[in-house]
Amino acid sequence: MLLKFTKMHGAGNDFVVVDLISQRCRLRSRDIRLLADRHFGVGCDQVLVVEPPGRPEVDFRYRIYNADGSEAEQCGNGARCFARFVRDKQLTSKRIIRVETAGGIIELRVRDKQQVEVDMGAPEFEPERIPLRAATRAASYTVALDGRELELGALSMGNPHAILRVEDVAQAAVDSLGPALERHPDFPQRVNVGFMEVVSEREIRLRVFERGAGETLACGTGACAAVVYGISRGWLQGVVTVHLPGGKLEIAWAGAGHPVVMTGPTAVVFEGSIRI
Ligand SMILES: N[C@@H](CCC[C@H](N)C(=O)O)C(=O)O
Repeated sequence: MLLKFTKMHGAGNDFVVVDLISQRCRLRSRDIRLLADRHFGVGCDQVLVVEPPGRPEVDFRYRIYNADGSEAEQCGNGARCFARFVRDKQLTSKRIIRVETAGGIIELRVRDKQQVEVDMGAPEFEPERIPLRAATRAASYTVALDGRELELGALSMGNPHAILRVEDVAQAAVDSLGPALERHPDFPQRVNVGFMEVVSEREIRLRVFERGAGETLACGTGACAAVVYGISRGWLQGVVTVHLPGGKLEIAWAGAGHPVVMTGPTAVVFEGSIRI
C-alpha cells in the first residue's frame, strides 16, 4: 500500500509520523526499518504512530519505534511533534492533549505552532523499574566495562537512561562508550546513554547515544533524565537549559514525586507517501 507520512523534527531529533487513524495499515518491524532507513527509505531516528485511544481518559495512543525496529516506551521530542501533527491534521483542536504511551500517560500542551510543553510524568529510580541490575537504589552506580569502573546515574523517564558526567562533552567518548553501555548486561532492556557537561547550575551541554538509534542530535527524555540526575546530585537547580547538538530544551523538575516538564520546538520538514 501507499502510506502517507509527515517528516518532522524536534531540535534535530527526526521523525517519520504516520496517522493510523485515517489510514488502515499494520506496520511490521521491517516496514519501520524501511521508513527509518536514510538510504533506501525516508530516514529518521524514530517512527511515531498515531492510533485511536485505548481508554476514555486519553485522546490518542502514541507509539514509538526506534530506527532498528524496536518499540520504545517514551520519546520526548516526538511527543512535541505528535501534538503539532494531530492539530495540523485536524485530528483534534485541543491545546491540551493527553496521550497513552507504553511508558505511561503524558500531557502535551501546545503553546504556539512552534513551542510545545510536555508533562513527562515523574521519574522512577527503583532499579527494577529502570531496569538496572543493582541490589539497591543509589544516587549513582558503578558499572564495570573493559576493566574500568564507570560512575553513572540511572533512572527511568518511562524509558531507561544512564547518565555520565563529563568535563567536556565535545571530547566525550560517545562513539565507544555509547554502544558498549547501551548493551551492557547490567541494563537488561538496553539503555539510552547521556553524556552531560555541567556549565552552571542552570545550564548543561548534552549528547545522547540512543538505544536503537545511535547518537542523535537531541533526545527529550535524555534531557529530562540528565537534569533529574543533576538536580538529585545537587549540581543543578530550577529550570535548566539543555544545549544539544541540534538545539535547546528547557527542563523543569521540582524534585522527587513531581513530574518533569519539558519545553521545546517542533518543525515540519516535508510530507510524502511511500510504498510498503
Ligand atoms: N528521541 C527520544 C527517545 C526515543 C526512544 C529511545 N531511543 C528509547 O529506546 O528509549 C526522545 O526525544 O526522548
